[in-house]
Amino acid sequence: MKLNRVFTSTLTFNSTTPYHQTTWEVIQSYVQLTKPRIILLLLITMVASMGMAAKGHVDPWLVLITLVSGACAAGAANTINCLYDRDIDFAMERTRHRPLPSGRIEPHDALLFAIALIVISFTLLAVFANLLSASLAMIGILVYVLVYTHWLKRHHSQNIVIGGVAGAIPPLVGWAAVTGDLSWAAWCLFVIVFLWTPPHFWALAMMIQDDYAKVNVPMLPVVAGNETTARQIFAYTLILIPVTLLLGYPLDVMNLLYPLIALVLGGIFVHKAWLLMQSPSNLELARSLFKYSIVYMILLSIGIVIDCLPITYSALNRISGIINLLN
Ligand code: HEM
Ligand SMILES: CC(C)=CCC/C(C)=C/CC/C(C)=C/COP(=O)(O)OP(=O)(O)O
Repeated sequence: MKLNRVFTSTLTFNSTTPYHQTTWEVIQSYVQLTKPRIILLLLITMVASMGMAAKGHVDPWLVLITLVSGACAAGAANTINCLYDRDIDFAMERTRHRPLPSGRIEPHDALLFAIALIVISFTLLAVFANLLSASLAMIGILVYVLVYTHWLKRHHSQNIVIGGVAGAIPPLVGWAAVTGDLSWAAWCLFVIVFLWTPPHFWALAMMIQDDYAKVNVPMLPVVAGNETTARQIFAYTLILIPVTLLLGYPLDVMNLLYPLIALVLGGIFVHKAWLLMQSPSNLELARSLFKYSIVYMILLSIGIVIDCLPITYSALNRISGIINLLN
């Protein structure tokens, strides 16, 4: 497969249908092209990382700049992914109404849009944060577009394991924007998102494997079946729990609240993965695990932010003072 398929293609879908849209509909189509709900979760992990890096004393202006830049970088990556995959997106039920396969946006307009987003993202981060965070955002785009979308997605059943590196980069961007470097804690958050990605995605892939089989995308459930996939999902959720706890000990960047939250959330994740492993053909369990994976990442990130806030620190100190007095 050639990279120039982004510009020219012999696709059999309906991208040239004349289509009259109001300005509002055009704006909506461009927003849809960036896969906004996924960006939202990527940004939540980024904010958690910024809160942790700044120990709760984060500059709101820097947060705003980093959020806008992160949204632009992820939006550009998703737009190029939509451009590259518009042939299979047209063939799959879930994705055929996206702006490119349905002809609401022309491919060259999407490409210009992505380039503009990349320029905005790099410039904002380089000028208002630092070069490290700007470069990491660009690496995120490259990994997602070249490694995942071009190289692995259509060729390897472990596509999302390596491709998951891209989704795990936003916490590094957030940390680097605050501190100008990367510490063990930043890498720990990176590994958390990396390990979370296979359960998140394979649960969904189990539900829509017929679609993937139809377009010859070798997602694990298509290639190895539900039983193997459910076993691998379980293994990832199991490894995830101790890795989340590393932020408390030995990295010592979290207070007491976070380990409790991480344990409870992780316990539910493992339980759901266990149930799926017992009945791998039960797609309701897969759906429930996919939905929970999103809730898990949102709540874990919120837990990190709350744990980092100075008010939480002083409240915990007071509580331990009272406990000491009672003893
Ligand atoms: C290589 C890694 C990943 C793959 C292959 C993947 C794949 C997918 C797919 C195919 C969907 C369904 C989208 C739809 O319904 O159109 C989805 C949904 C979602 N993903 Fe991921 N994902 C990955 C990593 C991530 C990461 C790192 C995040 C954020 C931290 C994330 C957040 C979400 C969210 C929030 C949704 C729900 C979106 C919605 O309801 O439309 N994903 N993911
Ligand atoms: C720092 C930075 C900018 C990082 C980029 C991170 C990024 C955009 C991750 C996206 C991960 C994701 C949703 C993959 C789905 O692709 P897919 O092609 O399998 O999904 P689809 O079938 O819904 O199109």
